[in-house]
Amino acid sequence: MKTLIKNGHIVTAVDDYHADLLIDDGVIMQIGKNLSAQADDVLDAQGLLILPGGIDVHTHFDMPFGGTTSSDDFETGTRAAAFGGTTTIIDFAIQQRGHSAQEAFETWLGKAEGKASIDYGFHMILSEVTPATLADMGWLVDRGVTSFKLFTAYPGVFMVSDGEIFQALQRAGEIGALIAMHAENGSVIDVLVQQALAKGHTEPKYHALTRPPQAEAEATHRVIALAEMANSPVYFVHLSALQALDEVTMARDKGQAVFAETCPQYLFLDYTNYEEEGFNGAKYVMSPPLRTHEHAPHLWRGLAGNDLQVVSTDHCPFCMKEQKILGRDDFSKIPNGAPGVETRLSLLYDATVRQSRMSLNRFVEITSTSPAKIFGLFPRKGTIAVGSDADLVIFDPEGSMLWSAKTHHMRVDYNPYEGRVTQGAIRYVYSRGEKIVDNGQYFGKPGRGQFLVRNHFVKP
Ligand SMILES: NC(=O)NCCC(=O)O
Ligand SMILES: [Zn+2]
Ligand SMILES: [Zn+2]
Repeated sequence: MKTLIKNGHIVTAVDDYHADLLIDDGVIMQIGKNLSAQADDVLDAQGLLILPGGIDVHTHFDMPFGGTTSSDDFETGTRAAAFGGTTTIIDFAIQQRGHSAQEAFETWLGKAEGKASIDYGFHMILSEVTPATLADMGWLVDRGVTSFKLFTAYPGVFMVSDGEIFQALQRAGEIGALIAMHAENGSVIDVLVQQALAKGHTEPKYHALTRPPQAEAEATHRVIALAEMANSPVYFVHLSALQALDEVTMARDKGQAVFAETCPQYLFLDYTNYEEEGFNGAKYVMSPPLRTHEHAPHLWRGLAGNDLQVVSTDHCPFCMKEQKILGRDDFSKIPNGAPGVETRLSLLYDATVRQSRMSLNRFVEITSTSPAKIFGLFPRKGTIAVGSDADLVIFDPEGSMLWSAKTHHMRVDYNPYEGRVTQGAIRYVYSRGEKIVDNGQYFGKPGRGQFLVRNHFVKP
């Protein structure tokens, strides 16, 4: 199947030019002016922007968590991702205590197979670090799972000791893998939660008030020191607090291989959302929590200066009616997580063009190219080049999108950005050369998404 896209305005992390694109067998075959190949399908992209498909390296589809399961599975989640211009996701498989990481890998492959309609990879969450899990890490790297997530939070569930983190870091360094860290001091948070509940503080806002920025900064500092001692790279997920960013910046300034992502919710929402009337604050219960308004400008600065390299979503949706409600009388029982896989690209594109937060090249870099480089997918993914997969998102800069739970495609009964209008409309999305989104219609078949065997970590 050959597709010719004519007259497009192509933007990558480094280029910005007008050309035609010829796609054959899912791959970009030719880029040039006035291409005149025979094609099965021809699209005139005059006036439209052609960008590499978005890569979201932080999703939780079909994830058992907080006594329930995230409401998007690999079918609904990947469809929503595609509608939002994302053509690759990396989801988190979970090694449960007492079970092998190999078993977890098979379980997550089973969750995705036959359902995913865009390409996907896995990180592996390690709930414990034992001789067996250290051995499993090598087995997984051989199968393209080249990153592992560990937690300093959620005692009794995911939290591991400093010694365990240190061993995992050492092992990752040896085998070319990357450790991704959820950095919050779980022990301190647990004490603060118990103290708040003892005072009768049960409303959603206490989720944020019991998870102070210092708890994130302390854990970030500690893990950076562990990574330095292990002489291994480390990546911080969902960084939210300016104090944590300061730790990352200081380490990077010293030349340490420290990387970090933030998420749209920390850029576009803030603590005041927890004060919405009634139980509505539960919509924003996620960890780390939304911060007060002074944090976001620092995150934007971090993105501009490359101390933050990636914007992912931490998409982990729970419905208000059946799931968030579990914490109606106790904020600590509200399942942690929020939806975002569909809104990421549009929110950031809007911030790029309307608020001049960054150049279009940088927008592409933080949403596609850097994630591909850090997580072993570049240059197959993350750019528009001859030989790369034809994963493309085609934006109409003159269009706009109105966000609402009534019209979004995520399987969740609220949208954190309800009523927000973003500049730019996603007209077409191509995944390996197949047009899977065409002006609001979906053509991506469940099961067409491929598991991605990712390369070893190489410092970008
Ligand atoms: N972030 C969150 O609240 N839920 C998803 C799990 C995690 O990423 O820690
Ligand atoms: Zn996390
Ligand atoms: Zn997460």
